[in-house]
Amino acid sequence: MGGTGRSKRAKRIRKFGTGVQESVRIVNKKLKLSGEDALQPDVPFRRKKRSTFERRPKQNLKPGKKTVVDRQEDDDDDVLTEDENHAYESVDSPFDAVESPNSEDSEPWEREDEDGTFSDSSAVETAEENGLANGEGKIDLLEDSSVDEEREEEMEELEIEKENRLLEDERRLEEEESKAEFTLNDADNVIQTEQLENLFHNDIHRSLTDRKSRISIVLQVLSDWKNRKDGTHSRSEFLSLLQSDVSYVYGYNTFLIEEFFRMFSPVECIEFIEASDKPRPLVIRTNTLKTKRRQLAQALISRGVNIDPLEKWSKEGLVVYESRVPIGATPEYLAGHYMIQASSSFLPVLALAPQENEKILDMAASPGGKTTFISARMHNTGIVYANDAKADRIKSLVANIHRLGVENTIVSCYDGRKLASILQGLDRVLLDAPCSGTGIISHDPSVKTSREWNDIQKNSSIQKQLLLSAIDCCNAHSKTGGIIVYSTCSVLVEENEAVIDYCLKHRFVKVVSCEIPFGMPGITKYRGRQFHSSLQEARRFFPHIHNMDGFFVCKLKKLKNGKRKNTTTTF
Ligand SMILES: C[S@@+](CC[C@H](N)C(=O)[O-])C[C@H]1O[C@@H](n2cnc3c(N)ncnc32)[C@H](O)[C@@H]1O
Repeated sequence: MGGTGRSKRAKRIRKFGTGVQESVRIVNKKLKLSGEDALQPDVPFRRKKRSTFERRPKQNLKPGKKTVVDRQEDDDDDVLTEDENHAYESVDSPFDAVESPNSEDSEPWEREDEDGTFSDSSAVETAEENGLANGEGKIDLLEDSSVDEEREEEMEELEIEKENRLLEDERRLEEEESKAEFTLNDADNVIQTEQLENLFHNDIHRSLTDRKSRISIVLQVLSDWKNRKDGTHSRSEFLSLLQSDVSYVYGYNTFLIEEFFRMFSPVECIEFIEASDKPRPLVIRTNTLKTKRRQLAQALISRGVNIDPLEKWSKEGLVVYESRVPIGATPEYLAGHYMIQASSSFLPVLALAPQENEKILDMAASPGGKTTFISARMHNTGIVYANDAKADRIKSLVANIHRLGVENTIVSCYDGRKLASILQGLDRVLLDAPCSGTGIISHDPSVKTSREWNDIQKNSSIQKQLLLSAIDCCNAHSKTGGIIVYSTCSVLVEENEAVIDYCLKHRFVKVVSCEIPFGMPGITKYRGRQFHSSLQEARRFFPHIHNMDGFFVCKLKKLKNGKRKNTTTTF
């Protein structure tokens, strides 16, 4: 390493140093920081989370060496062999046609799984956590001529990382700035009297920006009604103003906006609506019939996929942060080593808790995300009856069953409402019911305008009939089960708690804990209606709280076969 090495290094410093300084300058400008307050290139920034699998100690990155991944307590030992070349092929999946969320199917629940979107993970860690702050790991290249090429490369990587972090930070600032309009109690957001006076005027001339700022003002008024009301307009007038602006800005019809505002406080409602516009993280479920999560992770990393274990509650899930290959077309995908499956879609199966050698019905099964998960949990023993009423959707169900090596399944195509006369005495039944899809608006924005009260009533009626049938298929005397799980990707009470409450009155079942370690309790009071208090054992999941699709899961234990008497059946 002589003069050439030095000048090469100096060149790199000039290159990356300039980039970093430029980015810092932009951030300082955005933050209006100057003098001593201004950020320096060494200030540790928060950065986008990198994969656990990716965050390996540098010294262990030699081919053949083993690295113990620093977390995850699944049954795998999570030891990775480091031989991670980025060789990959770009293959178009023959299954895409049957699994694409944007297939010709029109119902949103038909697109719930295999969503194919990429994560915009908000998980972050500090640069300090990575030893990048306080000069740790830094090398003065100009002074230290003994720096070898390897360290130089590391330095280069650190500088690139810094630069990325700064750009990421800049992006975050921009995002925060645009969100600031909705921030309550912000010093810049103090309401002026004339703003309040003009609030209710000139509706048709208002631009999007005007409406956004009016949302912000009205939110402040409603959140501190006693002190901020104008003395002229009632709370409900402010509320309808807010609803009309939210419906305009976010593109919803009046019906759905009113429903959401009944369910949440105004501030939470906006949070829910904003989160519903954002894509959820891309998640895959390891097919444990064919591989282990550790092996799958290793194989995908070697193809340039940046992944992490999903959450503690899942032994099979992996979050995909980014990928150089189409995740629905890797050799592992084609070989059935995983299913692209929303994390919310794991939950009903966890609640169902299938046991080996049981007889289980999946009443509305296509395209088979949950069926194949049930079979995997049963280690291909017993029988899984996989039913779906739509013949064209059976194709994707069968294709997935084959691809994932599921061998304990009988596929049928009946209206679930009639199944009880064909199939009885089952240990467990899953009803992942057809619904309005109000929990999965990020997959299908058309839900915002296409749902009306009549549709929801119609859904609710079918859901009640399906659930009664599901209960009738189940055997109260099952030695191992007698369990029914009801789930939807809707957040509406009418499709969830109202359905369960109805069935509690017509069959001998009780609500039991889903045994899912997170989620919000089910709703027991709504619009003057009182549901059975046990409904708080049901679980609700929301995009703005759990960073997953809006979802509802309720687990029932069958106490006695037969129907309750003295109840009128009106769906
Ligand atoms: C939410 S999707 C099911 C998703 C599936 N459980 C999975 O995890 O892949 C609802 C399914 O219900 C089916 N369906 C609609 N009406 C039905 C009925 N009356 N009986 C049985 N299935 C029905 C639809 O064809 C659709 O595939």
